[in-house]
Amino acid sequence: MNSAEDSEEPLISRLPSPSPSGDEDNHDADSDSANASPTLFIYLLTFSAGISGLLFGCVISSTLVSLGTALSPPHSPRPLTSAEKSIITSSTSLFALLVSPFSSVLADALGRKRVILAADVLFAVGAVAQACSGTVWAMVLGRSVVGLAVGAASFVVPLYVAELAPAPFRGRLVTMNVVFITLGQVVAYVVGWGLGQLGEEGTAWRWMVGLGALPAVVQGLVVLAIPETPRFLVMVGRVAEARRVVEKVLGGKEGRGEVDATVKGIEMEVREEAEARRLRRVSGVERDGWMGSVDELLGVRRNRRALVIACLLQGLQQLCGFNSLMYFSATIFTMLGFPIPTLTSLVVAVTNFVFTLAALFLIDRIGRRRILLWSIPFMIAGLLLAAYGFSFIKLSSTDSTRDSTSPAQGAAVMILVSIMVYVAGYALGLGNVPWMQSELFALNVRSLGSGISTATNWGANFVIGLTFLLLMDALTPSWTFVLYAAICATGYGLVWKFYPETAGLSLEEAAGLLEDENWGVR
Ligand SMILES: O[C@H]1[C@H](O)[C@@H](O)[C@H](O)[C@@H](O)[C@H]1O
Repeated sequence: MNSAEDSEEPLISRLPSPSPSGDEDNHDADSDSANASPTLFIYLLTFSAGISGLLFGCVISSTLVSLGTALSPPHSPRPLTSAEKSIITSSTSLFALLVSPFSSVLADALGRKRVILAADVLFAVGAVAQACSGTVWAMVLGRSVVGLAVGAASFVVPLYVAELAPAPFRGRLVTMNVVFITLGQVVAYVVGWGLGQLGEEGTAWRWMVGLGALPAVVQGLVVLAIPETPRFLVMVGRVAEARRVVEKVLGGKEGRGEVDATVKGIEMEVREEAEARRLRRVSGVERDGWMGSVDELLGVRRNRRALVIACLLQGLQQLCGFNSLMYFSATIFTMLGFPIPTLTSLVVAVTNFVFTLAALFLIDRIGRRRILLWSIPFMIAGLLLAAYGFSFIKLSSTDSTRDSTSPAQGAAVMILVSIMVYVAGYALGLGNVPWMQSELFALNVRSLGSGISTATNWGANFVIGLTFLLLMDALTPSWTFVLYAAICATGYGLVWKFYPETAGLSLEEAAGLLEDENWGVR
């Protein structure tokens, strides 16, 4: 295009990008760049930001506490009804869904760091409110505040990491946040199981919930010391500061030229976007202020494509049904007659964690698109096998006891193994790739676009949490799993048709890919 863009070349040319067609030469080149390692500085930043993932994981598991009769009046103690449990669980996703698009506006106005800080404050307040709650509505209030925190953090942390990470490691570093989420889920299961052993009454659960405030406070303090992203700094005109951050991120391994090229590349994108926006405003195509960003997101072709792909991936991540297992696997394993269902369902969380760790090492070598196309078929196979296994078992989802026609043990084991295959496939691809969403968007709409696709994630999460047990009753477990398999198969087709490979590209290049007539998919 112009000389400024040429100056970005050295950075990009040393970071070979995998071909969507998957040819081997490119693959080897990817391995080379993926074998190099990020600087200690960027690891520290990713770890600091990842504490939010840990909190996210604990919150989303919702198995953290069994509340017993603690939220009913002392004179007429009773356990929670199913409706109360659903409201308590879904209030978190609902508030996360509502807040994510708005926190994106804040991330552009105040910076990525301040939104992480605000989320920490909300986490801490919500944790303490839950610990002190004496009624269902007080608990719902606490969970809603935590929902605001998790909604903001789940969008801003991957954005923060993606904007700081050098292109060859971006996938790995964003996936590190998902590793924290899945670790948080394992912790939540173990704690839930431990509390179950202690018995349901007493104040232990209050301590556990309240102590959730501690990591949030630690992260809040750490965040004060970490830098803003260079892309945000350039956007608000603090170029010298952006340069210092890029220098530290590249760790002096790269010459001055590389730092210059990176900062110039960002500056150029900011300038080009500002000019394009000015022209659209002059010609009356676009409004001022926040609505202007919405116009830009929906009115510019490449932005619209980015939004469709990001929402597709986030929707698919939830509609494939994975979190039904997170929320209800103990119920499922009770139905199947496993002796310690909470421990069996820990298998789901641990499989998810272990295969997310594997994804960490594979994602930049294999590429986002390719890893999805390889892993979704395993999810489909796992779901269909589980559906077949369920066809041997006659139980209603609300009946948590085994009936006289006790399920064939073989079928139960088969269901457990197929669920593990499904979870492994999920963790390798769909569990983490959608969180790379920010790399699809151009800088000026990156925050808003990521916020809206995060809201899609929480919206679909809300629907899945609310409908799983109803579907199990209405359709039978077998057909519910077939339905999820059909959703995965449709998702596979859409990914194949519309999702281009973005591994190894600079953020500016990745966003530019969608200018292509073929949606960047060759
Ligand atoms: O990326 C995460 C991860 O895969 C979790 O295991 C899942 O519970 C979340 O919904 C998802 O967003």
